[in-house]
Amino acid sequence: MHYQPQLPVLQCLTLHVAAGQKLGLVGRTGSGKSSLLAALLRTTELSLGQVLVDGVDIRRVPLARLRAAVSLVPQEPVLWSGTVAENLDPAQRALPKDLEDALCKVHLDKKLDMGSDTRVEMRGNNFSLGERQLLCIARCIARHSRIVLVDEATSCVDGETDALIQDALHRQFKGVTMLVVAHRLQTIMDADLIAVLDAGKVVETGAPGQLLAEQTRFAALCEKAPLSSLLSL
Ligand SMILES: Nc1ncnc2c1ncn2[C@@H]1O[C@H](COP(=O)(O)OP(=O)(O)OP(=O)(O)O)[C@@H](O)[C@H]1O
Repeated sequence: MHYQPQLPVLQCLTLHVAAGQKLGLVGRTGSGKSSLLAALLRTTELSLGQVLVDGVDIRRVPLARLRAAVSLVPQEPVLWSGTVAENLDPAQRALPKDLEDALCKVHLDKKLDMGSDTRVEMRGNNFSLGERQLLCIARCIARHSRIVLVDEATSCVDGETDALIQDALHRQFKGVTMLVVAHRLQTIMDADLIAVLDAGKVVETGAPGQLLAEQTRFAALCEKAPLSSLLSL
């Protein structure tokens, strides 16, 4: 993948994720983690290579179908002005009850007394970053997405909202294939597989326990991480 000619962002990269598995993606800033998610959603097209889902090249899948099956919780979600329902389900395919259920599953109904007719200001400015992420998680739930991509927020999310995000990700996507870009390592300690990226390449893969037991880049990253980010280890 290239954003500029002569500057490959992802290269010689092969990853297999089995259906229902959780893959944790780590790597230093600029290593290509978000770009990998962009390739899966086709928000940026690969210049070489392919992404296969169930053996089908995603370029052969109509974009609307791909994006119904693959949902993203971005680092910095931007919402559009309107109602919560319009943000959760722009195509108006879901039943109102499914939208209310999704809000309930991420606890936004209680936290903000939010319902599908709650107003959203331009860019979602009346919600915090964490609350906007929770809304995106509710969108994935309402869509019954088979593949969920999570780009963890790098900016600060308050503790209470962060706990709701982690709880929702942990409990609501059992059996769903998840790719999680982690900036805090504890969020992927339950992953089936970790991939460490460096300069657009996968330089290490393995189960978290296996990587931690050896002298790996992942183990070194964990050693450097602040204790507070590893308390659940
Ligand atoms: N839209 C874009 N246009 C041009 N270059 C880009 C664009 N998006 C990313 N890049 C470049 O591609 C490389 C990989 O960026 P990417 O955002 O995928 O890394 P990352 O590992 O997700 O980083 P971070 O941890 O900081 O989010 C970087 O060099 C970045 O500057």
